[in-house]
This record gives sequence, C-alpha cells and structure tokens, in this order.
Amino acid sequence: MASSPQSLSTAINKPQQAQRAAVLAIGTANPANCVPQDEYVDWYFRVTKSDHLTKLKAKMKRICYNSGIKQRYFYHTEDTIRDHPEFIDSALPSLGARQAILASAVPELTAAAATRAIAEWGRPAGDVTHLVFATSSDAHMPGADLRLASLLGLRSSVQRTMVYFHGCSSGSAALRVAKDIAENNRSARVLVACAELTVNFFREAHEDRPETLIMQSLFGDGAGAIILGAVATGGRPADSVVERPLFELVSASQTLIPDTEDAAAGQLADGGLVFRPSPRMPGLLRQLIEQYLVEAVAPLGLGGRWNDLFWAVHPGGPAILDSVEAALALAPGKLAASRRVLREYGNMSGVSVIFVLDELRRRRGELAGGFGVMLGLGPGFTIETMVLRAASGAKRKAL
Ligand SMILES: CC(C)(COP(=O)(O)OP(=O)(O)OC[C@H]1O[C@@H](n2cnc3c(N)ncnc32)[C@H](O)[C@@H]1OP(=O)(O)O)[C@@H](O)C(=O)NCCC(=O)NCCSC(=O)CC(=O)O
Repeated sequence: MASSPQSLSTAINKPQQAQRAAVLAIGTANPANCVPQDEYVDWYFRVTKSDHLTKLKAKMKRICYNSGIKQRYFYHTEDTIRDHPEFIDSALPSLGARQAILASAVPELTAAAATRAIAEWGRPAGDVTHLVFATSSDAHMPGADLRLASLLGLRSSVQRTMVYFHGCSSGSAALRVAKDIAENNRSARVLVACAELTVNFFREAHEDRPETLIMQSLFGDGAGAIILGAVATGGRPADSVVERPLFELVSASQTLIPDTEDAAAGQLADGGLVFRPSPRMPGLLRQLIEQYLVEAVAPLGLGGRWNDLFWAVHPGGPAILDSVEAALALAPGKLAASRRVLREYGNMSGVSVIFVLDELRRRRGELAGGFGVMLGLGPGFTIETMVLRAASGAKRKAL
C-alpha cells in the first residue's frame, strides 16, 4: 500500500540527528564539440580509417540506433585524432599523449561547471572549505584538484581529496565522502567536482575487442559540480540566509556484489584506459538490485515503496535503465530524468548522476513524496546508494 508523504517523513526524521548534508547548488559543463548520434558511426570509422571493417560498422550502427542517445559532446575533434595517429593505432603507445591533453582539459572543463555551481550558491569561492574531486580520466600527481583550486581561486588551506578510478560510480562516491565531511565539520562547505573525458580511451574498432564498440557508442564527455553544506533537517543552512538547499542527503551506502570483479573492469595501459563493461551488467542488475536496495533503504522505512520515490539512476545505457525499471516495477516516466541525460549527453560515467540531479530539480512532478534514491553503478560491480530528500526550495526552483 502506498504511504503518504507525511508517514515517510516521520519514518525518516525519527532516527536522524539535527544536521544533515544538503546540495546547495549544481553546475554542469560539456565541451563544445557536439556530435549527433546518427552521424557518429560514419565519422568514427572515417577518422579511425576503418571503413573497410564493414561488419563492425554495421554492428555499431545498430548499437548506436538502439542506444537511446541523440547526441554526445567530446573534447577531442578530428584535428586531435589527426595530430595523434597513435590514438587510432593500438600498436603504438599513447598514454603519455592522452594524459598530456587531460592534464589541462579535465580541470578546465571542471572549472566551467564549478563556476556555475558557485554562482548559483551565491557565496564567494573563497568560502569553500573542502574539495572532493572524482575522475577516472586524469592521472596526475598532484592531481586535477590542485589546478581546479587555482583556477577557481579557492583558499590555499582548502582541504582536498581525490577520488580516483571509481568509474561510473565516481560522482556518487565523491558525494558520499563529501556528505561525511559536511556533517562532521561545522560550517564546512564542500565543492564536489567530477569530470570524465573520453580522449583517454578513444581508439579504433577491432574484431578482438567487442567492448570498444560499446565504449565508443555510449560514452561522452562532461563535468559536474555540487556545493554541499550541512543544514538543519528539513530547513535552511543554520548560518546563511543566501543558501537554499535543493536535496538533503539522508543516507549513503556502498555495496560490492560478490563475484562480479569482471563485470566492469579496467586499467591504464600503454594505449590509454582500457575498460570492459561486461554484457552481464544489465542481467545482474535485474536480478539483484531490489535486494541491495532493500538493505540500503530499509532502516529508513522505505523498502519496497519504489514508486513513491523519485529516482536518479546512473544512465549507463538503455539496458541498464530498463533493468532497474523492470526489477523495481517502476511506473513509466520514473526514470525520465536519467533517460533524458542519456539522450542529450550519452553515458558521461560518474558525472552523469550530477546531470540527473540537475535535471530532477527542474522536474517538479518526479519529486513525489519528497524522497528519492540516487544509484551509482561502478567497477567491482559496485552499487552506490544514496537516499535523497527534495527540499521545498527544489520545488520552488522547478516552477
Ligand atoms: C549497448 C546496448 C545499447 C546495445 O543494445 P542492443 O539493443 O543493440 O542489443 P544487444 O544488447 O544485443 O547488444 C548488441 C551487440 O553488442 C554486444 N554487447 C552488448 N553489451 C556488450 C558489452 N558490455 N561488451 C561487449 N559487447 C556487448 C552484444 O553481445 C551484441 O553483439 P552481437 O550483435 O555480436 O550479438 C545495450 O546492450 C546496453 O545498454 N547495454 C548496457 C551497456 C553498459 O554496460 N553500460 C554500462 C557501462 S559501464 C558503466 O556505466 C559503469 C561502470 O563504471 O561500471
């Protein structure tokens, strides 16, 4: 039986303490190069000089047609590929050249997203106390966090934490870490930043690497940023009249599905990032997601009432979303925010959930009951679950 928003509210408020992390602002950014999905395969086989691989080309056309994607954004262009023939010849080392591009491209794109988040937040960048930066693209030391802090003019004492190589769950993992920081450091204001650029794994198709077609068909580039701060439960931040919470982060948990280490695995190699999403992922989700969700949300009294919640599911591909929808018997439209992000941007790995949150705050109708679940899916096969509560400010903004 469906429960009322009031009874959900009572169940959730009971065990919680007074201060809870909340999203105070969201910013997103994409590179300028936008490629329509229905032109992508011809472009891809031409620039990778692979038009002779007619069977692979036909297969990729089918995958792209079924992808649920309308367009994707890329930092790299045809010029990038022309300047770097090693990117499309797997016999040549290319990691150094890819990382040289990413060293500036990752922090710069992230700065564009973070600048938007900070502008919406309404306070100066110097008021950011902590920075949590997630990426699987840039692998420098010191990391993209340092360059981002400099681009934004953050204070030199900002407390920086890198979250590296969590793949498509990186944005969710960064938010989980930031939630703890915000709730355990009085007046902390945490900038959560995440960026992924596919130049790290752009390569030519090959008969022996079926995963390449999947990666080149689904993934796109993007950056997202969120400002987090602790608020009095259900209310405004204690020490500011400027800030308006969009979502409270009620609880966060991470689960590793046993015996699934091959379900989404990768490594940095001479030829850049090699990542293999297993064809088992959609089936595993369909089979197991409800059980793991029940464990994650049952202490809050939410288990089983899936259609009472709003959903921010990682848009990894249409089969991923279809599996979650079927396993939870979600009503049509419950995953509309995720499907829209997939359609407009493709799978931007861990950045995607930040775009989905940005989309959700504009969709008043999907915040039914005020509570929701964000699902990050990543290597392992790891599931990051976060229960959210849409603040009244989120609804006002959506009007
Ligand atoms: C890719 C699809 C859009 C293709 O859908 P289609 O309707 O065209 O049909 P399909 O599923 O039969 O797949 C078409 C062809 O692609 C192959 N195929 C499908 N998934 C594959 C995979 N992961 N690796 C290698 N090949 C794969 C199939 O075997 C088939 O080959 P053949 O035609 O030869 O029989 C869909 O399968 C999908 O959404 N899959 C989920 C993608 C995914 O795993 N995303 C998560 C990425 S990782 C991520 O997001 C999180 C992370 O970090 O872990």
